[in-house]
Amino acid sequence: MEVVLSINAGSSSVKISVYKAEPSSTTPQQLAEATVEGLTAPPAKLKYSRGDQKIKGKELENINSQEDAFKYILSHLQKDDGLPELSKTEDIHFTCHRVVHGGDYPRAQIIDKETYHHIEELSDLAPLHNAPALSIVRAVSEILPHAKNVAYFDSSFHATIPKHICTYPIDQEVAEKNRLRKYGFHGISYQFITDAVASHLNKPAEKLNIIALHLGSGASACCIKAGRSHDTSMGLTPLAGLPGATRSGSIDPSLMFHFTHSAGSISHSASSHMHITQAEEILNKKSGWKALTGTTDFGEISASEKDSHKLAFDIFVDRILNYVGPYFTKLNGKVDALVFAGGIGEKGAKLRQEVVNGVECLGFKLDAKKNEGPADEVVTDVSDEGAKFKTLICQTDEQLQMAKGILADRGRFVGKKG
Ligand SMILES: Nc1ncnc2c1ncn2[C@@H]1O[C@H](COP(=O)(O)OP(=O)(O)O)[C@@H](O)[C@H]1O
Ligand SMILES: CC(=O)OP(=O)(O)O
Ligand SMILES: [Mg+2]
Repeated sequence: MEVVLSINAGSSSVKISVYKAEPSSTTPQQLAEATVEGLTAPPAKLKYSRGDQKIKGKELENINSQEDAFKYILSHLQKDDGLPELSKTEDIHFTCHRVVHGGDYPRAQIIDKETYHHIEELSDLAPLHNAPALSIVRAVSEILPHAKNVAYFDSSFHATIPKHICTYPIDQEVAEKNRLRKYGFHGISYQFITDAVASHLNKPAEKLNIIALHLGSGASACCIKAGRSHDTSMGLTPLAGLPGATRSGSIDPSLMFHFTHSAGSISHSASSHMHITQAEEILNKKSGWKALTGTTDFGEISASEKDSHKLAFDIFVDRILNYVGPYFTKLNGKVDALVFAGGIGEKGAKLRQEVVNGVECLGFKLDAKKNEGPADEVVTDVSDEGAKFKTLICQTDEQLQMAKGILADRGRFVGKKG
């Protein structure tokens, strides 16, 4: 039996799922799932489930980073008597790491010295993500020296975006030299969504056209044509496109020079491995829902009557609509479904309702009751019976996507160092 630890370091949370699998099986069986969330809205909270055992919203002290969260979860898992599979550290065979920026890597890589340094070099291009993911890789090498570390990249799914869509209209010599192009992120989630929706609709993934919205602490939209990424809202970095918990999303690039005179100077939070400017610090960490409302909890924002909260809500709906219509036309109106996923997409009934109201003229319509009801299937259809196009909710699972990947691809990783 093999044990896989699948680690998803997001900007506000760390989610870890534990799986077991028979040696040649490609089907991971989940043993437990733990999440530390609210890293941007302390105190952080633990969510845990193993079989019938459930912990929800346990407040944690002194957990301030993704590395703290990882160490806390690992020790929680190892102390759980109901999880004998993890009692010895050498029992963990594989650790999968979600790495947001993978540059030109088109697929998963074993994390050896070279890959590690390459991911580190890309840290400036995903300031909320790559460095925290690497802090977990280092912790794994120390605590679980027997485990094989494999990186799954959010950017890989978008390697299929056509050149005229991923090219920025700037000096091409500079663009080429510095590899300035649209990369796109949340790709592990979009791959999961593509497979899950194809299976729900009984359609081969290669024939699936969907508009997918991954709305979490970071939010993005993806135009998926014939099962592949055709366009997405994030860009060179995860800052472009939709606003998020602490991110502005796309703004006029000139705005920053009017916001502060020191936009180009190095930020206090820069380190020897990460050179971020004040502009990047402000737009990545001090904007979005936090700047508008003081909270990063979109559930609270959606429920509030405060003007600031209503404004934040309306801004999100507006910016999402900026993508749905254009992606609908990029798919020539041949759309199998509009799909909501991510923490806000899955739990935010009010947001889904407002977004779908905004595209009713295209033929989308929600069944209000289904939209309010529990969406506990992997894919739940919430469309009105009379709607021309389907609206679905997908409980995306990046950890499961990585675990499936590692079992299917074992041959490539076994025997290699990392
Ligand atoms: N009931 C709710 N309605 C709307 N949003 C919610 C609700 N509950 C949680 N959320 C939001 O989900 C987001 C977290 O999504 P998730 O995809 O788990 O985040 P991450 O990007 O860290 O992976 C948070 O912004 C949180 O506020
Ligand atoms: C890419 C990204 O923004 O990820 P997350 O939403 O997990 O922060
Ligand atoms: Mg996430």
